Amino acid sequence: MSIVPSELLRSLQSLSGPFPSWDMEYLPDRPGKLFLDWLRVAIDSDVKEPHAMTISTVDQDGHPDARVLILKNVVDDSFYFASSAESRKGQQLKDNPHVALTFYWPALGRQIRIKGTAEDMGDEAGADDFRKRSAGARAVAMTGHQSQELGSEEVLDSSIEAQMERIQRDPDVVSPQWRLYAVNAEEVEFWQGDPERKHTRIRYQLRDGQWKQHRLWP
Ligand SMILES: Cc1cc2nc3c(=O)[nH]c(=O)nc-3n(C[C@H](O)[C@H](O)[C@H](O)COP(=O)(O)O)c2cc1C
Repeated sequence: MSIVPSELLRSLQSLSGPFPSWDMEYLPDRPGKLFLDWLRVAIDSDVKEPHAMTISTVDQDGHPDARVLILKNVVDDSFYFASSAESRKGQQLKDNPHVALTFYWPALGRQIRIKGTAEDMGDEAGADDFRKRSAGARAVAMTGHQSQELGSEEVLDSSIEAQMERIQRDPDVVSPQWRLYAVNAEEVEFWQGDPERKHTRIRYQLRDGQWKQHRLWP
C-alpha cells in the first residue's frame, strides 16, 4: 500500500540542525556586507551552489513568476544576474523592474530575502558577462528564443550547431540580447532557522538613503 502524500511529506525533516551561531552583537551597517559574510560561511561549509537563487518577477497581468538563476556579483548592496532580454523574465523586467531574490542554504538553516529594482547594466556589461561564458553556453544563448515554444529537438540541435560554427569563425561574437542586471536592494532580510522554531530574523530597510535594521518576530 503506498503512503499518501501528506504522510510522506510529514515524515520528512526540516530545519533539524545543528546550525551555526549568529553573533547578533556584530551586525554590519549594510546588508551587502552581511550577505558576503554569510556567503563565505556557506562556501566554507560546502553548501552546494550557494550562488543559486530564486528570482521572482511580476508578469503583465500582475501575477508573480519565479525561477532559479545564478548570482554573478555583489557590489555594495546590488546583486547581479545575467539572462536573455528576450526571455519571459526579460520581457517582464522591461515592464516592471521590481523583483525579489531568495536564497536558502539548508545545511545552515539560513534564508536571505532581497527586494529591489532590476537595472539593465548596458551593452558592454552584458557583452563582458557573455564573453566569460563557456563556448557551449554562448552557443545556446545565441540561438535566441529563450522561453519560446520549441518545435523539435532537431531544430534545437541544428541551431546550436550553427551558433557553434559561428563562434569558431568569430570567437568574439556576442549576443546583444544577453544582459547583465543589477538588483539594487531596498530591503534585505536575514533569517536564521532554529530547530526549536525560535528563528532569528533581521530586516534591513533603505529609508532616505540610510539602512535601518529591525529584528522581526519569528
Ligand atoms: C541552478 C540553475 C541556474 C540557472 N542559471 C541561469 C542563469 O544564470 N541565467 C538564465 O538565464 N537562466 C538560468 N537558469 C534557467 C532559469 O531557471 C530559467 O529556466 C530560464 O532563465 C528561463 O526563465 P524565464 O522563462 O522565466 O525567462 C538556471 C536554472 C538553474 C536550475
